[in-house]
Amino acid sequence: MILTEPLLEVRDLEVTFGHIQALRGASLTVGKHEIVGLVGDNGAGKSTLVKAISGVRPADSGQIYVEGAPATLGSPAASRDLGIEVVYQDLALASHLDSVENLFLGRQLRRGGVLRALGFVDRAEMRRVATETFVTLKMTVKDLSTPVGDLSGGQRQAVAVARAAHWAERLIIMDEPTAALGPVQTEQVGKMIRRVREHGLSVLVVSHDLPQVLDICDRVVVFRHGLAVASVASGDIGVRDLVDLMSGAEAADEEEL
Ligand SMILES: Nc1ncnc2c1ncn2[C@@H]1O[C@H](COP(=O)(O)OP(=O)(O)OP(=O)(O)O)[C@@H](O)[C@H]1O
Repeated sequence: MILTEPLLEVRDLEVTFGHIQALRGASLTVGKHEIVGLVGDNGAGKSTLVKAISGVRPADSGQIYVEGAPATLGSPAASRDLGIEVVYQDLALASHLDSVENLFLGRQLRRGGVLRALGFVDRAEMRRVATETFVTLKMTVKDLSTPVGDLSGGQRQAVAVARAAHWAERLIIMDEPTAALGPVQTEQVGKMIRRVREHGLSVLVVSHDLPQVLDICDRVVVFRHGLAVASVASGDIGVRDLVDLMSGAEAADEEEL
């Protein structure tokens, strides 16, 4: 059961680490403009799935389709080229650089003409684009020139989400987006995720915060022992039932995933 046309389809992924089968034929679909929560107990295979989709640790077998076309996500660059960006739990920001520099980390805009040949970075244009991105996403970053290491956890999260939203053309994957945040900042991240979707992207949110997942996601996929065991519209399930599905206390819901 998906609510919109498929954007990302993952079919029968298997990943083995020595004797451990982290993914045992895992399947999952994210629709266009859909916010999907991915939940599961520790060791269920969520991070392994994210690494397979982001090209960090490609799956041993299985298929991935992006807008219906077979995708070979053999490296992070291949995944990014298909419009997929990941916001990692540690945010992967350079703390000594400011918000603008972090937005363009490793992907600076270069000046035109002779200056381009000399490798000059176009700071004015980067600042303009960064400001536009923050305004579009209604994110208030106090001072774009402050090193991000001096910003609050919520502000840093905003910078990381803005960077992903700026570069992603199709899908943002968020790994535990609110694990280190207080309740107010957690709510703000939820609003950011919805705004990202309003701007045409899909979002896959990996989280242990089940109330938040139910609050912000359209649909929740439950992983257990390396497999998706349920896919449920958020409005149709509560925290208690999700926990039961995660732990295997209830029979798995074998709907189309
Ligand atoms: N690099 C690795 N080497 C060996 N085993 C690994 C490796 N990465 C993951 N695993 C194992 O694969 C299984 C799935 O791990 P994974 O990190 O994907 O689970 P998870 O659902 O993300 O868990 P958590 O919620 O704790 O982050 C676990 O048994 C884990 O110990």
